[in-house]
Amino acid sequence: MTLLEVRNLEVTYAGGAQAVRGVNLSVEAGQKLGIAGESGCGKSTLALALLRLLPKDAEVTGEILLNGEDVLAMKWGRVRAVRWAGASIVFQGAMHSLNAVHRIGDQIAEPILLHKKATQEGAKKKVAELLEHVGLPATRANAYPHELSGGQRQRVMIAMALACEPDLIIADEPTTALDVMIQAQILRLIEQLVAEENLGLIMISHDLAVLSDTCDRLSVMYAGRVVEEGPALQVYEDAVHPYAKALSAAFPTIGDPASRFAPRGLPGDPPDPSALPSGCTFHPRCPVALDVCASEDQVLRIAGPGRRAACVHVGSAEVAATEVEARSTTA
Ligand SMILES: Nc1ncnc2c1ncn2[C@@H]1O[C@H](COP(=O)(O)OP(=O)(O)OP(=O)(O)O)[C@@H](O)[C@H]1O
Repeated sequence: MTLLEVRNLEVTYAGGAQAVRGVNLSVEAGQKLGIAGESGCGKSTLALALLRLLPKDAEVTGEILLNGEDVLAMKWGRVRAVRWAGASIVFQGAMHSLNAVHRIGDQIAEPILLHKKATQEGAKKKVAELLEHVGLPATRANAYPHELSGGQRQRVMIAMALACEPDLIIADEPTTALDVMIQAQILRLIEQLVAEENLGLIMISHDLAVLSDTCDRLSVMYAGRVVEEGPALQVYEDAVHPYAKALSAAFPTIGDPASRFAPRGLPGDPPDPSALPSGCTFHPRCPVALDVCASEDQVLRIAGPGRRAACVHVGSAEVAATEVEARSTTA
């Protein structure tokens, strides 16, 4: 069943920043979709748009069908009802998302009391169940956020996201602030919960390696657009779009310790979303750009079974990995 279908989503902030441009994506029950890209490419804006959490002055157009219902066309009462119960978000940096002066049990209970109309006693029982479900003793309900470790706080955020039994979880950089061991534990926990409850998952990260390890499919964003999408491991290990290639080359290869010591960066910076370059927005940084790329934008085209990429080279000459590497190392 399709839980979420996003069609031609566009977000423009008040100052003219085109943060999300024509994004299409879908998530089925039990499916894990990773969204990757450098800082500023519009990942968080996309996540916030899905539940109408953007500032009021952001202009949002397109369709966001959650269980077939368009979130953008909903009245505010309905939007509030689908937040938590239809889809919920786990934000990065739990310390900033949790209220420092309230016990974590009370914070997890809040959406349960509000959305499930539970009694105090019922909510308390549910909080205990949720804490144990995410690997914390039920007694931690009495703790304040500062009394927990970073990993424990992120477990609390996951418990809170599950509190109203949503169909879809959106995890925005859920492990960025954690050390590698705890990061792996939290990722396994998310995977386990998604499988147990047959949830849909959207996981957002700049880290393609983490996404390819956790997700089934990957969409790579650049300057507000999806520039490549396909099965996660294929996109990570054998990207087609030169930006996706460079992004995956910037991370160590799973199972290849040697590559940890030789990650390659991508030269240049992502463009200012209020003054995007003409043509393909990646062309000023692209090692294999043609003259036409400065004037003609590219749409996603079939790049293999279940794969699409928005590059002039797709469907014609293959982009040579060596060219991308050559440009990265000489920068
Ligand atoms: N409230 C806002 N008003 C104006 N521009 C904004 C606002 N929020 C974000 N932007 C701009 O929109 C673009 C996309 O930002 P966004 O936070 O979605 O990117 P991101 O890929 O999630 O980056 P990061 O990983 O750093 O959070 C950026 O250029 C950012 O400066």
